[in-house]
Amino acid sequence: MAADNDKRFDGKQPDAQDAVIRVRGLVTRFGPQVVHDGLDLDVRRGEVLGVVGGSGTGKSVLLKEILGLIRPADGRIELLGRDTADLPEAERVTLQARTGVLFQNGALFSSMTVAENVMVPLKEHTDLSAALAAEIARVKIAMSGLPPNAGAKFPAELSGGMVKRAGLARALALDPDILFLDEPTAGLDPIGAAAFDQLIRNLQRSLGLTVFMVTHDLDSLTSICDRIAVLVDKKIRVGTLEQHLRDPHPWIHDYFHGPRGRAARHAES
Ligand SMILES: Nc1ncnc2c1ncn2[C@@H]1O[C@H](COP(=O)(O)OP(=O)(O)OP(=O)(O)O)[C@@H](O)[C@H]1O
Repeated sequence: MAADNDKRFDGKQPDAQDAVIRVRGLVTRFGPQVVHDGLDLDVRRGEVLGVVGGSGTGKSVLLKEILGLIRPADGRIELLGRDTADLPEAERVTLQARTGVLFQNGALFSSMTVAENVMVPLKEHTDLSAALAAEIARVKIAMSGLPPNAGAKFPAELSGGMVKRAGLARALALDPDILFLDEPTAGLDPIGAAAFDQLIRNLQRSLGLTVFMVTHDLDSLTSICDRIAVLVDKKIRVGTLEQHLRDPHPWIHDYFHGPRGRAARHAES
């Protein structure tokens, strides 16, 4: 990772607790509907941040705004020290290459094999030979816990869990700094979900990734997240599980103290 890319606008080098994502005063509107209103968020380098909130509170939209796929009405978003608004195209592409995204349904190209899917970002962002790209794809597929023969399969031939792992392999293709996950365990059975959580945790530790994970899965929150960001009242409250358990806000209290929250904590302990 080039140190220069990590310089913030004030020229200071970040420390271990430095934010790789910094959101300030974010306002999101769709017509008359206000989704976010003055939202602030720091995501620290090397943490797994779980993002939760009721349906329609704007979790997926926030993820897309950080990735530059949706433009907010107001506010500032810094990704790896760069203000994402009005970035020159070359810098936008460089920044994009430092992030990996696993969308909810895997978002694989159905007409390509798993290996070809994993090679897409390599072809877009590098000049690697076809042989080297294929070798990197093979490594990423193995890292994601898929058997070697999965590379030659088409998405339609895979189980739901395998599709997620193939999407993960593609998200890791370019050795990103930050991994974005949108509902990674949705649709998986509890055992498959727990295995996927552990895979994320292991990869995060071994690769030094920062993980931004939108989830409804209380087990994921209790087992692998360092901190949890809760979207309530059009803003975000970030804290550890213990801190949220003490928060009297009605939605946060019901969410973490409800039967499913208690069951997830019980399973973890
Ligand atoms: N492109 C769009 N145009 C208009 N409204 C949108 C658009 N994208 C999202 N919205 C609205 O913004 C709100 C937040 O959507 P978002 O998908 O981020 O919710 P979410 O918190 O991820 O919900 P869920 O947990 O149900 O997936 C919703 O009310 C949604 O209808």
